[in-house]
Amino acid sequence: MSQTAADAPVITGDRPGSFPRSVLAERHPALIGQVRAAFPYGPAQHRALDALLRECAEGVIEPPGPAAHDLDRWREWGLDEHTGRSWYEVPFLWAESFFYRRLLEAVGYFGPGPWQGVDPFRPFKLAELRTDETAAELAAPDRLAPLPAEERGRALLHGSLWGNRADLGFRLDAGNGGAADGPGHPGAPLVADDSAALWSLLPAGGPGTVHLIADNAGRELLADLLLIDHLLRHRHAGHVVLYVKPYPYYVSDATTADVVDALRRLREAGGAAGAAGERLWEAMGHGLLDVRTHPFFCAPLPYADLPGDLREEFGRATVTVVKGDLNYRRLVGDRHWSATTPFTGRTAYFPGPVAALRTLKSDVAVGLGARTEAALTAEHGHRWRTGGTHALIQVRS
Ligand SMILES: O=P(O)(O)OC[C@H]1O[C@](O)(CO)[C@@H](O)[C@@H]1O
Repeated sequence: MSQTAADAPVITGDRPGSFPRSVLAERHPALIGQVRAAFPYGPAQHRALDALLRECAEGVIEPPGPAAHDLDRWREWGLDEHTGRSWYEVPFLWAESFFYRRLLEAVGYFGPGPWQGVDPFRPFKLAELRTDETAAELAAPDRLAPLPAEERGRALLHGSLWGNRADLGFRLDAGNGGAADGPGHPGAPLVADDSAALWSLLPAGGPGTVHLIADNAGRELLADLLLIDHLLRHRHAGHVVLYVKPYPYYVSDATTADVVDALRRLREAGGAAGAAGERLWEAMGHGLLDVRTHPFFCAPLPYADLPGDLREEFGRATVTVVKGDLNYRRLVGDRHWSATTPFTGRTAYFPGPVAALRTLKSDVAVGLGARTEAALTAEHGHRWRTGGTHALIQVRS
């Protein structure tokens, strides 16, 4: 069924028991506790974290201080409209984005002061680079090495897709054990699979430019980098631009510092992953792989509101690959769409070809066949949408 925004309600946390409500009421307070435990913060930070905790639990949205460096920007992004309202009644996307902005402010990230620029999520991201799962992922390219390039490409695309399951914010939710143990697993059938259309946009030997809007640091980013190396090495792209967040966001979202950590981890892995790390390091030196960022990547807005400079950049790409659940919500709009609403219609505004690679971790889904949706709901109830157990690749050429 096709649907317009007018008949698809914006997602909010107002309904007790709903997924967004659990994120706002449970996941955010848990995250404050984890960040507090990970650093020897001083009394000022503890007080600010206490205040944010109270505000999340029982209060209303407070604005940042009048001297905040980004007050004007947040005003443009809807601050005045949402201040004084309950966290639960404003758009979920807005509430989450603003929460991360406030958490960073509380720990002194925006400075000035000694905690300026200290990423409160860094210990979790670094720990993930040292897990057994990560080591296993870094050994995978050795096993793929004997395969024909095309098959390796397909495997690396799936690695990047399912890497999206390794998201630290998602794992904070105690109820999400299913993400690791549920019915979906890497290699499981996708709920939508336009990967053939994606590869047809990127013929080997083509001069294309791939833009990849990254999602999480750690394992997901390692898998993204291995895919990028494959695209460059086999000339599916002559140039890749990797877009990251300008500041820490949604716990594990990748920043430039995380790209550097991931490249270092790849290089020290040795074997085929290590060789990919060396090539990527050089590709950056030669401008074949660019890392870029933009304030819009931390904006509480849909991609339909892309600013002019990004619109122009994406318009020049052969394809823009949009990673992860949050980017998907922003790409199609964070609304209660009917799952059969066409993906092509929802992304028609995007300035060039666009591909979404995402495991399903929120209420939003479009572009599914009616039979697929019915079968998923019959088997899993609502959980297929939010459990991180299912994945999709959708393309609008
Ligand atoms: O890392 P991803 O794939 O963007 O997922 C982040 C996800 O976290 C949540 O915001 C909940 O915290 C999901 O709704 C969401 O979209």
